[in-house]
Amino acid sequence: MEHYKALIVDDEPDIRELLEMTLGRMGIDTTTAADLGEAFGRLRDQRFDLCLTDMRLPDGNGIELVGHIQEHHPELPVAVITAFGSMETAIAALKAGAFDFVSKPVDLTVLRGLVEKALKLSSRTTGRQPAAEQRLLGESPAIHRVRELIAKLARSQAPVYISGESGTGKELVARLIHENGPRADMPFVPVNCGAIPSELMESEFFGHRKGSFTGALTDKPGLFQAAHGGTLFLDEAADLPMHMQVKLLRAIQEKAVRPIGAQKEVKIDVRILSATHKDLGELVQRNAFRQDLYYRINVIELHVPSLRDHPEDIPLLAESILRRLGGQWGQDTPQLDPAAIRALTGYPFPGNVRELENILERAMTLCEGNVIRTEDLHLPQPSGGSGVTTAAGEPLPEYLGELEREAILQALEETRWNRTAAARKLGITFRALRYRLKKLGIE
Ligand SMILES: Nc1ncnc2c1ncn2[C@@H]1O[C@H](COP(=O)(O)OP(=O)(O)OP(=O)(O)O)[C@@H](O)[C@H]1O
Repeated sequence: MEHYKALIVDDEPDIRELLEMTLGRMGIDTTTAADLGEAFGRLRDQRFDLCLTDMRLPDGNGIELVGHIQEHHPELPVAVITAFGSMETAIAALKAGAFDFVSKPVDLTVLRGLVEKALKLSSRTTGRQPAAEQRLLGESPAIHRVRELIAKLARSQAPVYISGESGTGKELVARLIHENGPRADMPFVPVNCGAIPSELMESEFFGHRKGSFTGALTDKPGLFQAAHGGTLFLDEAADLPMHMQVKLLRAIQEKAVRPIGAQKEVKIDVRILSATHKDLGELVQRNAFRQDLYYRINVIELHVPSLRDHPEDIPLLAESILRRLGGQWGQDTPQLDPAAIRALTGYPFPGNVRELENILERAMTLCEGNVIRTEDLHLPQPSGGSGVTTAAGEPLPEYLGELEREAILQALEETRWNRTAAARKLGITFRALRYRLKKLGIE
């Protein structure tokens, strides 16, 4: 079988030798270059599956090589070796398109992990076609751009910050970045940072040892350990309390966590993706979010557009949602009549695709003859700016019921249907929420 081939670019013979030996033991053929000029020549003459380059080279720097590879060999994963503690350079390399970085002194276990991931990206191993098109639906230029970015970012190990309004598909985008990358066979662990009580956060993220606090009856691994080898998705990252922000930053920088009550740190290898519907940059300016953590998780930003910015996708999304719901309910796919389609495309969808899903689900229960008409959609009327619509002619109990339903649905959406967290948000007990959900026929 033909071996994988790696290009190693470093001006120090000792390091070149160490890298050659390590990769050689992994069954990889290596070619070396001592400077940029030599590297360009090798890239012209041979085909590689991976490139490892030092940052400082006699005739330039590693970022120039990353730029050259991005332009001429975009399929080739390139990782840079950075000086100890120079996080700025590592981030610059990731932004320029490096697949990953490793800092000096090179930890060989980390290096081997990096090489394995890079080789999974090689066209020789991935028979897998990106699944993104199948699931992030939409034919608008805006969604095409998001799909292109997903495909590109899936090939990198850089932390990505996914911005966008609530319900636009940020979690879906995070999943696709994971599923289309070299960590696809490992876990994708989503965590809603707003739904974990502040006092439990440390134990949730880092785990604990038996007996480390009252109630710690057994050893429990944290979310970082659960995501080892895979991806940790920090949803609603803006809701992380300050004390946790410091601890997370440390874990990300050190690539290690210490479970509560444990003597030793545990090495972890996770890719961090994060999202929030809030403006994280603005929170940083108001000192409500730590700038250093923002800088670490927002190496690359991917913005998911609001649905009203690509209304041309609404009919296609609606059809796919109805097909899915029809399948789940064991009935034929309901049809939307032309006026209903027009009404949907003209509606601003403050809750984006998730709101479209909710509206269609409700319409399905209301429609007759499996055809959804405008009146089945019950699209909220634009309010006069106060946020509360007057209920002309509606009896008080119905009106209050509708307000209650809206408040509950909003709390549920904000907590991604975590009922405990939603109850807390609403200032009622879990039991009271359960009672109201039943009464209002939600879920
Ligand atoms: N382009 C799309 N194609 C298909 N489904 C989509 C698309 N965008 C969003 N969805 C669906 O809309 C729903 C909401 O998406 P998701 O949970 O990813 O949003 P979100 O931005 O993470 O929301 P929040 O900010 O509230 O956490 C999901 O069911 C998701 O599958």
